[in-house]
Amino acid sequence: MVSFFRRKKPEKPSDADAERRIAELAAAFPDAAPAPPSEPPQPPAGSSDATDPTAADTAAEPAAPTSQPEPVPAEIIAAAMEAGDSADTATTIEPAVPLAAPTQPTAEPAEADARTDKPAPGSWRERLRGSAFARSLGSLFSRHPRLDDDLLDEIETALITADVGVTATTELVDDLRKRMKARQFADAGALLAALRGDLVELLQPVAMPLRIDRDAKPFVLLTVGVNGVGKTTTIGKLAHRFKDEGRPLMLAAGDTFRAAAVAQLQTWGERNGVPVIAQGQNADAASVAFDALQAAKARGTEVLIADTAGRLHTQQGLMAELGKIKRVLAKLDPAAPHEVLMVIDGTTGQNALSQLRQFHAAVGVTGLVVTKLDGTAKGGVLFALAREFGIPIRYVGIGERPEDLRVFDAGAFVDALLPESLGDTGG
Ligand SMILES: Nc1nc2c(ncn2[C@@H]2O[C@H](COP(=O)(O)OP(=O)(O)OP(=O)(O)O)[C@@H](O)[C@H]2O)c(=O)[nH]1
Repeated sequence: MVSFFRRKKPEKPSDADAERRIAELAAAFPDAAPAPPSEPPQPPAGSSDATDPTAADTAAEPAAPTSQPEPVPAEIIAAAMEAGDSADTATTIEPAVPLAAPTQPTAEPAEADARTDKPAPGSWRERLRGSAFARSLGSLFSRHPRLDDDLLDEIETALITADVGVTATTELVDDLRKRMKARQFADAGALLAALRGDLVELLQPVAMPLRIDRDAKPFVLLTVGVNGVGKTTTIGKLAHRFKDEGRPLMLAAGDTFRAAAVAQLQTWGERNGVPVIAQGQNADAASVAFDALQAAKARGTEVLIADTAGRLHTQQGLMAELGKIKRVLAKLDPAAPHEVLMVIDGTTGQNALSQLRQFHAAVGVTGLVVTKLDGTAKGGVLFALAREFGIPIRYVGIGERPEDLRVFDAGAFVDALLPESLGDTGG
């Protein structure tokens, strides 16, 4: 990682460079199993007995190059924070390479490979085909089922098994049953097409891409979520995307509990030539956010993305800390944070609903990112989330590479889950 920090950005990246960058990225972010729900609760960031099981990951690693910090007067922070909070001096991690000129947006991979009829690597269908949703409905319709009540029962079972949830499933199947009795379907294929329509209709209202308000200066994005859901990785991917779009941005390393998270964010910052504001481990997350917003304002940054430590939605003290971060940001800009982006692990199943309920109550979630849909996710939880909350799904994570964070597209998502017999190309 040392050589990586010191390396100069090449003038014209070659394919080999691109491959090397992907390899480095993979090395920088090895698979880390998400914290199991049964894990003992974390002590609040800043408590003296905080222990970090992942701290050893970074113990041997050198600190990223730093520049002289721009100290924030203690009285300003003290005034902004609740009584009794102190602030450490901020450290601005400047990029080791000059800010790169904006590059062209990463091309989305081709959606189908015409030569093999297989979904193209990186396409929605290729990434989601392992889901319980895609597998169960795929095998159901490949048997050319008869159009009868048994088929509806099988669809019902498939949807519930895929985490769509009982209420949403019942509504979907009742609609199909009504239309089947009204003889609207000529065959099982027509029923499948109707199911596709219903599923897209359920997701369409929440397929609202994130819009960056350029007048916000900066547009502040606060990321929240349970441990290990992919917050820091998602921030890195967003940084990559915003950088490609030519937006000046800054990152705030607000996950002050897990030492590896700060290093992880700094590495993403290095890769993308984005400054990262960080303080020491166990620093007050609200203080980091405050420093970062102040620095971003001073520099005329367009977007500030703040990380926070993962926390279980049942940990009242830690949930309250999120409210404090929000209030502290609002002292500098009453409209900040402009987006509270909750990252949800798509493999979590129906537990995602109670996570969102608690985080929304604590901090007012305005957008969602559902990650790891490429893994063991069943794929259906998005329908349950959409039906119950109607909160915009901004992005989905369908892999670990920067370009695997996709703007959520209801049609592409549903088509990737359903059998190809509808005639789509897997887009
Ligand atoms: N397969 C897959 N893995 C992902 C995706 N997004 C994140 N991950 C992986 O999930 C793991 C945890 O990601 P982190 O970004 O460290 O999670 P976090 O929420 O910041 O973790 P805490 O700081 O502990 O709360 C890492 O191994 C990531 O590479 C995705 O869309 N697909």
